[in-house]
Amino acid sequence: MAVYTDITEDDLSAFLEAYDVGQLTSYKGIAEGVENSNFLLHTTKGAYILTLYEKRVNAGDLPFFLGLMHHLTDRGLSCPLPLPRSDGELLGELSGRPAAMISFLEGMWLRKPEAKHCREVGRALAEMHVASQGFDLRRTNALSVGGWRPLWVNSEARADEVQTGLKDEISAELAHLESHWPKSLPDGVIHADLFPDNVFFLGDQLSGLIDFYFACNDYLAYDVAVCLNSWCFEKNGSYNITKGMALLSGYESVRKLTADEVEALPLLCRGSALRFFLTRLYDWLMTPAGALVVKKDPLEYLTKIRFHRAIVSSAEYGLRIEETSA
Ligand SMILES: Nc1ncnc2c1ncn2[C@@H]1O[C@H](COP(=O)(O)OP(=O)(O)OP(=O)(O)O)[C@@H](O)[C@H]1O
Ligand SMILES: N[C@@H](CCO)C(=O)O
Repeated sequence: MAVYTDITEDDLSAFLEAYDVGQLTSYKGIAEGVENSNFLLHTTKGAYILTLYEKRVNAGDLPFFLGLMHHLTDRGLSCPLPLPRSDGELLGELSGRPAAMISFLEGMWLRKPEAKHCREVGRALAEMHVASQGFDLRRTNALSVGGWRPLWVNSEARADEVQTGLKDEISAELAHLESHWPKSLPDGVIHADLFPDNVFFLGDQLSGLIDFYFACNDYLAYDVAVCLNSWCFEKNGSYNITKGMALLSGYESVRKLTADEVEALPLLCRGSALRFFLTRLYDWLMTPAGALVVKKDPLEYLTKIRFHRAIVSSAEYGLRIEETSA
């Protein structure tokens, strides 16, 4: 359970006085997620999500995240909205953490997504990329290629505790990516963490995207790579090309990938797999024993890194290369 910071009922009731949400009737910590502390609240006016922002979220970035959610909603995308307080602010403070009240989004995330869902996600991702054009705040991706070495430096010495040989393999992978990372590709606002647990469905219908707390300005195709990694591999580590094809064609039904993006895709997939490997490894080694969080397995992403390293052409992901534009 991701509840790093606990709250008391008295503190919560006092915090809620600044919002037009009625009286608190119940609250509980949410048994999912690894980044922030989330609580489900019921009040006399409805259900809400209370988020306390934790270690990887810089308070200075919160206007970007919360503003983006408003920008996307205004353009017809379904995502939760931060509720304003009576003083107009979107952010308050609770138990010493920056905190926001977020509207409750109906739906469930899919434990076993199928190709048809991957297609929906691809389409929604491209719609987000198009809809975020014109959003005027900027945020650098702190977890792009420049952010990987600082993470690695903190874990490297203990990496072989997780698997023998990891230290050498990841050092070589990181060095390769640092020297080959694309210098210029179409960019814009990306979600950067659009895993299945951040996409809600009602039946087979995608009902919304959540968790914009890694959103940033970066290469649009990097976001596609994040989704290929998180939606198109099976539990046994094999790549499901049917899902890949569905995700990519869903994406391209809204926004065509350029020839440069197509060529860069295997490298972007490697980079995105390394990013999740590194944050998971860091958490695996550093999370204090008592924290209420289910740590995620870094080795799942080692398998993916190895898969991408062997890719010769983006067609192997299920991309119809002849249809891409220059
Ligand atoms: N607006 C919302 N409406 C309904 N449920 C929500 C909402 N926001 C979060 N949740 C619930 O809380 C869970 C955790 O939220 P979230 O994914 O934002 O946490 P996180 O710690 O940032 O997770 P992650 O590990 O994906 O980064 C979600 O899986 C969902 O069940
Ligand atoms: N979605 C990430 C957690 C948030 O960074 C993971 O599965 O590792």
